[in-house]
Amino acid sequence: QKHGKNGWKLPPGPLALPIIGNLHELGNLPRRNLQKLAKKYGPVMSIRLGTMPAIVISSPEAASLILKTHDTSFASRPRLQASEYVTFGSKGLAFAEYGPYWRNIRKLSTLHLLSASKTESFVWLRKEEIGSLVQLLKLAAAGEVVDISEKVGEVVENIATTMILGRSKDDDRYHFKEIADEVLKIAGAFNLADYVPFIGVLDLQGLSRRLKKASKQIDQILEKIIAEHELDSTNDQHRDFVDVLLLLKNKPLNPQDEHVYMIDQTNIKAILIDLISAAFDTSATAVEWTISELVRNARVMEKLQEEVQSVVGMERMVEEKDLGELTYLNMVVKESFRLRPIGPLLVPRECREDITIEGYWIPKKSRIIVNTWAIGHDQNVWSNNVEEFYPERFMARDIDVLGHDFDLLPFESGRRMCPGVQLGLTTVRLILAQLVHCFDLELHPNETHPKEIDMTEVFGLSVTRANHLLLKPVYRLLK
Ligand code: HEM
Repeated sequence: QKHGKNGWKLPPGPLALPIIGNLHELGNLPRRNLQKLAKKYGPVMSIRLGTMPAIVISSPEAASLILKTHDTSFASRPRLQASEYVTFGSKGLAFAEYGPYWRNIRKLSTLHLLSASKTESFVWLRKEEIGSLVQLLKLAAAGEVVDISEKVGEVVENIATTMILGRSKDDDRYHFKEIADEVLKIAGAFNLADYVPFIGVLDLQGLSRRLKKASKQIDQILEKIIAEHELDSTNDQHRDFVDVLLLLKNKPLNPQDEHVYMIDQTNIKAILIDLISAAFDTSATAVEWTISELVRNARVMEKLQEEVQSVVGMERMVEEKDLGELTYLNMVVKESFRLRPIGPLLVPRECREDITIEGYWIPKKSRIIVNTWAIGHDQNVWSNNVEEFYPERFMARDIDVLGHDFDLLPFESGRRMCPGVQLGLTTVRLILAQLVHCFDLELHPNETHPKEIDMTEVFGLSVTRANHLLLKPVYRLLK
C-alpha cells in the first residue's frame, strides 16, 4: 500500500519484490547498501523488509525529526524473534514495547545501576580490573604477542558482571561473553522469521535453532545465579543489582500505574540478560576498534600518548579523575564512533501510530532504521576526508555524544537513548588511556605495516572485528 489517509504518499524508495521486498538488496554490509540506495532516494527512504514496511533515515536533519521532534511516536521496538527467545518474550528493557512497563524497568535500572553516581561508585572496580590487565600485559611485555581483544573483553565482562551480578563466591564469572556475542549477532541479522513469517518457520538461516540453544544456556546460568543470591539474601552489606531486583520481586513496580506491573522470576532473568548483553560487547568493541585505528595511525597514537604523559607523567598509571583533562582522548573516541560506529544501524525502533512527516506518510508498525554509519560517512556533514581517522576534526566542532548533536549518534538520542552512556564512556576512555599510557603497542610480527592490520568486520546489532586484535605490548612507564 503506497498511500495513507488523505492521499499522503510513502517516502520514496526502491521497488520491492513480492514476498521478500528489498531484503535481497541488503547484502553482507547492509549499512553500505542502504547508504547507496539513500543517495538515490533521499534521507527519508521507504523500503520493505519482507512483508514489513521500513523507513531508513540517513541524514542528521531526518534523524532529528524522528528522534527528537516526533520521538514519542517512534519510541517503541519491533518484536524480534531474537528478543522473544532471549529475553523471555521481550520482558527486558532494550526490546520492551514503549509504555509503563518499559518506563518502570528503565527507571529502576538507571537508579540502581546506571546513574552517574552509581557509575562513580564503581571507580574501585574499574581500577582493580584495568590494573590487573596492565599487570598481565606487563608480564607479557618481554616480547610476547597478546590477544588484546580477548583481554579487553575479559576486563569489560568482569566489570559488567560484578556490577550487575556481584562477585561469585567461587570466582566463576559465569562466562557470558560468548553467549552475549552470539545473541547480538543474531539480533542484528535480518532474520526471515521477523520479516516473512511463513518462510521464517522453515528456519532457512538456522537462526531459530541457535536462539533456542542460547536461550536455554542463558536460562540455566541465570537460574543458578538467582538461586545463589536467594540463599545469600541475609547479607545486605554488598547489595548488587540482582539483590535489588529480588527485593522488588512480586511487588508492584509502581502502584500509581493504571495497570500495575509486578516483576517475577522471568522478568528478573530478562532484565539481567538484557543489561549484560548491552554492556559487554559495546564497550569492548569500541576499545578494540579505537586501538586498531590508533595502531594504524601512528601520528594520532603519538599525539595521544604525549597528551596522557603531559597530564599524568611517566611515574604513575592513569586515574579516573585524569580523564576530564584528556581532551585529545575525547576527540579520538568521538572519531572512532564516527568512523566505526558500534551500532551502525542502531537498535530498530517501531512507529507507534500512522504519522505524516515532511509530507510523507509513515504507517503504524513501520520499522525505523537510522543509518548512523551513513551520516558519519557523509561528506556534506563532515568533509571530503570522511574515510580518514582524523580526530582533529572535532577541534573546530563542539559536538557531544549525548544525543544533542544529530551528526554523531553513538548512543542515539531521545527516550530510548542508551542509559549506559556514562558507564560505557568511562570504561572505554579509561581502558584506552591506560593501555596507550602504559604500553607501546607494536604490530604482530606477521604484519609488516600498520595499514596491514586486518579490519574485517562481522555484522550484528553491533559490528565487531572478525578476527582478534593481536599486538605486542612494550611497557613504557618508569615505575
Ligand atoms: C560504548 C558503549 C555503548 C554504546 C556505543 C551503546 C550504544 C547503544 C545504542 C546505540 C542503543 C540504542 C538506543 C536507541 O535505540 O535509541 C543502546 C541502547 C541501550 N544500551 Fe547501550 N551502549 C553502550 C554501553 C552500554 C552499557 C555499558 C550499558 C549498561 C548496561 C548499556 C545499556 C543499554 C540499554 C539497556 C539499552 C536499551 C535502552 C532502551 O531501549 O530503553 N549500553 N546502547
